[in-house]
Amino acid sequence: MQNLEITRPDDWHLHLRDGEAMADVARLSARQFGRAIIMPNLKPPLVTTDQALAYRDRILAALPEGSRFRPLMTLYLTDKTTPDEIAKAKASGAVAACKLYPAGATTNSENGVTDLARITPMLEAMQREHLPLLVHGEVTDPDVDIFDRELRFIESHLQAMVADFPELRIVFEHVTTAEAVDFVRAGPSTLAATITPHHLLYNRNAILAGGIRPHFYCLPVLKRERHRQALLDAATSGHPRFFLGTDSAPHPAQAKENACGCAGAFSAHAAMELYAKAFEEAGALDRLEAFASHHGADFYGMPRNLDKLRLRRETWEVPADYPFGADRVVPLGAGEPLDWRVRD
Ligand SMILES: NC(=O)N[C@@H](CC(=O)O)C(=O)O
Ligand SMILES: [Zn+2]
Ligand SMILES: [Zn+2]
Repeated sequence: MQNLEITRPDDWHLHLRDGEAMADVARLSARQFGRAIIMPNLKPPLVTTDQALAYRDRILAALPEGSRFRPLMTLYLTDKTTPDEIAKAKASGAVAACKLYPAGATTNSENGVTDLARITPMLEAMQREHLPLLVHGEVTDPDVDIFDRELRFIESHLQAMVADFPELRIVFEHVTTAEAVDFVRAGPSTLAATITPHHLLYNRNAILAGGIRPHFYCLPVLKRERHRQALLDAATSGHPRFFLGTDSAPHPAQAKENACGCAGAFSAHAAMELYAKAFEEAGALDRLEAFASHHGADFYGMPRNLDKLRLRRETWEVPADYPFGADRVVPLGAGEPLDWRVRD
């Protein structure tokens, strides 16, 4: 196969950051995707509808002229979020979901929820307003091994949340383990998961074997090969509750190439090319469109895109870095060849 034409995909988990660096990464996502769910973990985080709407305006202003890319905004839940704010978010028409970060679980999550028991009124409000909940599903207990934090979150929190809020749509973001895949498969129609390109393409050896490679460090951290295989099976299975979410999370190169490097992998430079690689290696290129362009829109209850995205078979090398405001960002797979390329 030399050409691939699919319904234009959407990215259901994306970090665009803010300020002058935003335009550099937003244009790369806007080239490929019709819409994206934009994460609210800015500094300070987007905790009100007004903040989310103002950020939306900044994103639209940063996009290239004529771009039809539509940012779908999210609200960052804290201990203090009110049911009123959730109703306001829904009424705005621009906020598509609320995001739960357990406090301390990941980049810019310090203001997240400290005790899940506190957010019951918010989850009730979201259920009432038909606003989906997006979850960074890891416990933060320092006594829990970092490789076990996702599984522990399922057992300690997610299981109960799914049972207690049967009408609430929940997206288990960036799943990384076989147990998470099994949990979603066995769950109700209100439970879905996003899967990143890096968790489909790499296992934890990428971070640690033959030298420490900070650009592969993200949260939840890459796992063993058996987990990667389970994610690949889920993504290529055609199951409608698994869909594309890149979690493209750019950081300045020096913030990652550091004695205490931060978490996040940048993939917006070649998101669809990376997913195409993973699907082709699994012999499932014919399943890419459903995963990338159908399942997410269907789950969110939004129309599928009407236009197309074309990729052609062409070998090219991922550049060593991309501009990122006054800094540079090192992309996933820097210096490695890719066999597919998005056509403009
Ligand atoms: N995934 C990451 O490792 N980092 C994300 C936050 C997140 O999605 O957890 C970031 O904002 O940098
Ligand atoms: Zn996360
Ligand atoms: Zn993320």
